[in-house]
Amino acid sequence: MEPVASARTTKRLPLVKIAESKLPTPFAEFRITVFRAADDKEHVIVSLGDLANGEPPLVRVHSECLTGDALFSLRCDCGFQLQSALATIAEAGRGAVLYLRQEGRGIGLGNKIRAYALQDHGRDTVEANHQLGFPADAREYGLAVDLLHFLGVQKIKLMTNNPLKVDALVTHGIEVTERVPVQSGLNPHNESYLRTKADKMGHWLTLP
Ligand SMILES: Nc1nc2c(ncn2[C@@H]2O[C@H](COP(=O)(O)OP(=O)(O)OP(=O)(O)O)[C@@H](O)[C@H]2O)c(=O)[nH]1
Ligand SMILES: [Zn+2]
Repeated sequence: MEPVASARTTKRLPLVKIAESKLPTPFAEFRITVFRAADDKEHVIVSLGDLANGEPPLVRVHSECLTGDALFSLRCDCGFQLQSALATIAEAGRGAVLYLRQEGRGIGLGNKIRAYALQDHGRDTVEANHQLGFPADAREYGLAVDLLHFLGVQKIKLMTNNPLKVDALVTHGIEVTERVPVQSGLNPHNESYLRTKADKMGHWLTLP
């Protein structure tokens, strides 16, 4: 296993590459690369094409959502965004999804479900996190920057609706040449969740 964090990331413990293989999907045959990071979790890059040729690739920095990504939940838009990001990258022939294990905006699965239970009783997603003693968003993106350095990528076209994500990457020295919207999966179960993200978290979303 090879440590891959560069000198520019010396403040964090090294990111260790564990393994890499082909990943055939309905969209394209991607490569999957797995890393172990300082948080002792396994983080993933799903990539396609030559990313280090100087042209900014499409990049989706995706936060783990077991319920949306794997269990078809309609409470959020995560699974739809993941699919649409993979499809868009496949169409472009080039790009990467950084799949970060920051479940529940960084508070973990159990706490996210606690927050869902509060939302079942009328709280919104921000109020529920606060009621549990967490910030609205507990994520940080230094690891995403380490993964981009691993890929040899400094400039990206970032697929997101989240202004905090753009700011965090830019602050860490990544050039975001374009912000590509990833608006998909609006349904009656996630409409008020998405409205709260637009109203309270500043997400760039166009809602009916
Ligand atoms: N704490 C908490 N986390 C949630 C909730 N709903 C979804 N999540 C988590 O939020 C993360 C996804 O964040 P989003 O705000 O949907 O999207 P984003 O990644 O910030 O922004 P985009 O790039 O535009 O998708 C995943 O880790 C989900 O598990 C919720 O109600 N409470
Ligand atoms: Zn989700």
